Amino acid sequence: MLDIQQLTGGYGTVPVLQNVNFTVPDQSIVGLIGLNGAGKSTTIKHIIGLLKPLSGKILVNGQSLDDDANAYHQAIAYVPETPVLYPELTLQEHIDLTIMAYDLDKKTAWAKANELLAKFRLDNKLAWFPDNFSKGMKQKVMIVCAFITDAQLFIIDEPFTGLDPLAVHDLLDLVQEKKAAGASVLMSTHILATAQQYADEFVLLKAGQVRAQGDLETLSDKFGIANASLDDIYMAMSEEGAQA
Ligand SMILES: Nc1ncnc2c1ncn2[C@@H]1O[C@H](COP(=O)(O)OP(=O)(O)OP(=O)(O)O)[C@@H](O)[C@H]1O
Repeated sequence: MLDIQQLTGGYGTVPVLQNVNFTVPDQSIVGLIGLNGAGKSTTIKHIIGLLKPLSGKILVNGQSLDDDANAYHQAIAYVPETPVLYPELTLQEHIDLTIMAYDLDKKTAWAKANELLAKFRLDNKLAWFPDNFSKGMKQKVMIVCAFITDAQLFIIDEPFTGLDPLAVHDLLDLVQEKKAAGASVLMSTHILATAQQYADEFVLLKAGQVRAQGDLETLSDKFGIANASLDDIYMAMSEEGAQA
């Protein structure tokens, strides 16, 4: 479970996020939704420990980064929007590095990796350098590395752009498998129809603050729109911004 309490933070002393509170319960998929510049990436950078909060707390299974940095990092698997790969490492070495970083059992992890590599049609590329792959292939490498871990929290930043439709489908299957196994999943996306279909709840971020959190029914009530789609709610939230 991810629990964000009164998080104020950003870059240097400029607080982009103000008193952000939300949770991603076990066994659930939460969509992180908001306009460009609302603070989605900044929130994710705080969760993975790239930025330090000015105030507030971020707990993953009750532990903060300061309690035990290694355990905190091992509890999180992150698939960034822009793949981050090591130019000097082969695909095989990226997987070996993940196994080391997450202290995984080598045999079990490689069995999972081989299954995922075949799914994403990368199984004949183990000796290649992913730094030279296409953007979608690079994203698939990040997905394979994330999904061989036993992380309890999966953070996936804009998964639906850059991947081919087959890969999006396969990724969503993997996300649902992890959810069924008890993991928490936070997905940041602008693709509202897919988010509506797959996420259990949504966190609506607006100008660095949480405007609302809940399932579609709760959000429909909060925005006073009967049977609203996520798209309807998003539009209503944007219009509030225009009036403010
Ligand atoms: N490296 C940075 N230094 C200073 N300010 C930044 C930095 N990155 C982002 N910001 C600012 O923080 C605010 C939130 O940006 P953020 O990238 O978190 O938005 P986002 O919701 O992820 O947007 P998008 O949908 O465009 O990806 C913006 O005002 C942005 O200008």
